[in-house]
Parts: sequence; C-alpha cells; structure tokens
Amino acid sequence: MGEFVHEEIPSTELDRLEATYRPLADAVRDLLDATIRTTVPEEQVRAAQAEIEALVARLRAEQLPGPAGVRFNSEARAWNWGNAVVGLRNAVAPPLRIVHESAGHAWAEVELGAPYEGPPGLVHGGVSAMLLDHLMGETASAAFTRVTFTGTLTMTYRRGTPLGPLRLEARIDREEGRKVWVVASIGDADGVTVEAEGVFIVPAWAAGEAARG
Ligand SMILES: CCCCCCCCCC(=O)SCCNC(=O)CCNC(=O)[C@H](O)C(C)(C)COP(=O)(O)OP(=O)(O)OC[C@H]1O[C@@H](n2cnc3c(N)ncnc32)[C@H](O)[C@@H]1OP(=O)(O)O
Repeated sequence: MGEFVHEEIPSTELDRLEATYRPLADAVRDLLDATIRTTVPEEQVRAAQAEIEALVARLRAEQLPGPAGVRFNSEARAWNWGNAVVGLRNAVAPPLRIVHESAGHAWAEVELGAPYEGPPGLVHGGVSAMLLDHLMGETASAAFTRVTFTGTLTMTYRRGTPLGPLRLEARIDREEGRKVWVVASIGDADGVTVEAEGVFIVPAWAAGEAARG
C-alpha cells in the first residue's frame, strides 16, 4: 500500500492549485460525456482523437511517477486529488462533495450522467457501491479523526437508481472496539433506491496494535 504523505504545502497555495485543476478536470468530465454521446461524422471523431492525443502528450510532459496518493499538511488539510469518488483532479470521480453534518453523520448530493450508466437510464450497481463505500468510510472515520478501511460491505438494491440528481446519506450505527458499523442509502425524489450496511475497521497498524498473525 502507498502511504499517507506529509507534504508541507500551505493551505492558501492548495486553494490556488485546486482553482487551477478543478476546471481542467471538469472539462475532462465533459469530454467523457461527449465521447459517449457524440454523433458527429467519423472524420470529426478521428480529428478530435488526434487533438486529444496531443493534449495528453502536453500534460504528460511533467507528471507524478505514480498515483496522486493521500497527502496532508500541518494545518490539518488533507487532499486526495486522484480519489475515485471525491478526487478533485479525477474526471472519473463525479466528484462527490461530502458534508460532514457531525462526527458520524454525512451526506452528499450529486448528479450522475451518462458515464455512470449500467442498465439503460440507471446507475450501475457497482458505481452505487463505490460512492456509498467512500461516503461510509469517511463517516466511519468520524470526519477524519481516525483511519478506517472497509471490511465488509452489504448492498441491497431496492429499485433501479435513475441517472440524474441523487442524495446519499450515511450514519454510524454502532461501534465495538476497532469495528464501526455504518448504514447508508441512496435516494432520488421518490425515496430510497439503495441501502447499504458496512463494517469499517480501524486497522491494527493505525490503532497502534500489532496485527494478529
Ligand atoms: C481518513 C481517511 C478517510 C478516507 C475514507 C476512504 C473510504 C474508502 C473506503 C475504502 O474503500 S477502503 C479500501 C477497501 N478496503 C480494504 O482494502 C481493506 C483491506 N483489508 C484490510 O486492510 C484489513 O483486513 C482490515 C483493516 C479490514 C482488518 O485488518 P486488521 O489486521 O486490523 O483486523 P484484525 O484481524 O485485527 O481484526 C479486527 C476485528 O475486525 C474484524 N474483521 C477483520 N476483517 C474483517 C472484515 N473484512 N470484515 C468484517 N470484520 C472484519 C475481526 O474479526 C476483528 O473483530 P473482533 O475484534 O471482534 O475479533
């Protein structure tokens, strides 16, 4: 596993960098959607592909050796720009903007479009699980006061989740030692579509205990 890296970038500088990268990722998100939905003639597709390949080469002129990782500074600011769910620089991430209502209760509102489709017009079940997994993990981590990893995640798909505006909600149900049970849901305007229950675990290494053999 990679590490949580301490990197001393001042928060004001992070704000500036985020203002630089957010519109870039938003433009690439739009590109994902356009790639799925375009009906322009074939020669236009080939011309667009060549321009995209040139842009990729320009961006790759200087880049990190691997994934973005999770970083934090001494001002208690953490950033995970590549994260699959909340990553500001990850065009695959919606990205989810999570509100920590209190330690142990979080929610997010998101609009999912064509890149998240599974059954026609509906959110892919794996995408629902991915979004809830992350929201539940952050919730179990009690607004970043501890590290938890998903141990077991159980999904119940009550009805199809339509693409479009959705609300996700998660709460800590109970705790026992290093185990944290979290319940969560996704809903549309007509009510709940997906429910989830998960056991999130503060790993032995993060709790300062020796892992059991
Ligand atoms: C602050 C940052 C916030 C960011 C939030 C991000 C959210 C993202 C959520 C994720 O997607 S995390 C990635 C997916 N999950 C993983 O990759 C986890 C991989 N597995 C592990 O790292 C370890 O197996 C794990 C941390 C889950 C447990 O390792 P430990 O060595 O700490 O467990 P240990 O064997 O000591 O067991 C501790 C307790 O947990 C129980 N347990 C262990 N593994 C379990 C499991 N998989 N499911 C349910 N319970 C489990 C175990 O029975 C025991 O219960 P008891 O205390 O009652 O005896």
